Amino acid sequence: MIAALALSLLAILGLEFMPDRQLDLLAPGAVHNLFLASPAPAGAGSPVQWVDARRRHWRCHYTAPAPYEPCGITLMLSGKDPARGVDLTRLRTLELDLAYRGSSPHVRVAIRNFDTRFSRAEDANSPRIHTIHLRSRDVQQPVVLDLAELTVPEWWIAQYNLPREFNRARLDNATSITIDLPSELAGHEQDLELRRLVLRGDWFNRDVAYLAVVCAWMLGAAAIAVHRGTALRRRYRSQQREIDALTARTSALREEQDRLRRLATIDELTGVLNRRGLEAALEDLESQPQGVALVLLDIDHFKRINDRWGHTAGDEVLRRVAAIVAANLRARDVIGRWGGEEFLIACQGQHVEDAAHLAEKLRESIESSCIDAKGRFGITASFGVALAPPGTSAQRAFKRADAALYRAKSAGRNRVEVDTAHDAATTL
Ligand SMILES: Nc1nc2c(ncn2[C@@H]2O[C@H](COP(=O)(O)OP(=O)(O)OP(=O)(O)O)[C@@H](O)[C@H]2O)c(=O)[nH]1
Repeated sequence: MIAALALSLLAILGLEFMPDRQLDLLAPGAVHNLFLASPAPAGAGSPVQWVDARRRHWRCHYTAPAPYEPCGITLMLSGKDPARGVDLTRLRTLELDLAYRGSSPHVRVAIRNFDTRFSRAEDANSPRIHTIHLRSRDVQQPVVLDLAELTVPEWWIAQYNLPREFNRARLDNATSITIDLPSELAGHEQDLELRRLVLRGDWFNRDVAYLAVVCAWMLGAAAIAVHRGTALRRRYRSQQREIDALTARTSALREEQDRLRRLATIDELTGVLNRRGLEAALEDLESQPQGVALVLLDIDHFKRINDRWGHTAGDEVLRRVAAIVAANLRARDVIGRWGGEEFLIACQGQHVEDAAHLAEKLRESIESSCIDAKGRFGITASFGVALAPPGTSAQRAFKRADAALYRAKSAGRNRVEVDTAHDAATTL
């Protein structure tokens, strides 16, 4: 940025303080030809004579009035090709130092510009002429003309009768510069010496140069904006990728956490809730307004199965009992293994009679099921049923269900005992 500022400053300073382009038309080789205008071929009898051609010093002396009294010097800017001149559009001034002694009140400066749209090589007057008349006394000392002061004279416009746009002053192909005297000269001697004729101006179009500086800045700014935009987009994409990766990782972790939580609350052997899962479920149910009926199931003489048929058979019995119970429950009922061969069923919003009925149904199913796949033995289970009405402790209801179960065991097993002394009502 600092370098760009410094460069711009340098460019502006260069534009402002760069030395002018200078075209010294009297320097050797600066023009292709330089000659005096004369009514007759130059010679001893001509009224126009060089005094010192090297110093561009000449004299005119017309003794009697004549229709054509030229007394001037022409510098040819075009070479062999008369249609090919010099572009003066970027030159601003013309410095003229002319020593003149004579009778003409004015000195004329004329520049011809060849325009291919209408100028003809065979017609020396057809290149558009641009003139200015200077008072003779004003050219006693060096004078600086602005080229914009030169205008296309009416006589030339009238003579060629061209469309308006062709009559505008324009020096893009100047072919000659003439310094002469526009007045009648007869009877007086005219003495002229052209000492200096210099064109000055810019090397290039300043407006374009300033525009180039502004464009360079705009391009630079656009390039920086595009670069920053690209970098920002890249950064955004990379951050987006990181966010996506983090989101994926978070959801994977959440899934893993859910899986572990499930595992922590599920009984590995039977696939139903374990004691921790049951406790959490009971806590949840306790807070519900409907109350909950509890059914405690204990397999009868389970130890014997283990002892007789082995632990694997015992495990299989536990799995089958869990499956039988699960198959008989509603979607919102909960089953879990409380421990050993004991299962707890929690039925939300159910009457104690319905719970007892469910227990009876389960009892029959277990008794009638062929629990051992090999058909070696059957099993029975005892049930204790209790109700935790809305707003009462499920824990206390559990104790009552356990007591009812104990009664069922004591009464000979394979039976359902219902707690009747629960906290509030016997039914929901
Ligand atoms: N196979 C197997 N046995 C288990 C498991 N958990 C506990 N047990 C066994 O279950 C038996 C429970 O025996 P007890 O508490 O005497 O009860 P029971 O034999 O069913 O007698 P009652 O309940 O009075 O009818 C014990 O032998 C435990 O080792 C288990 O996950 N798998």
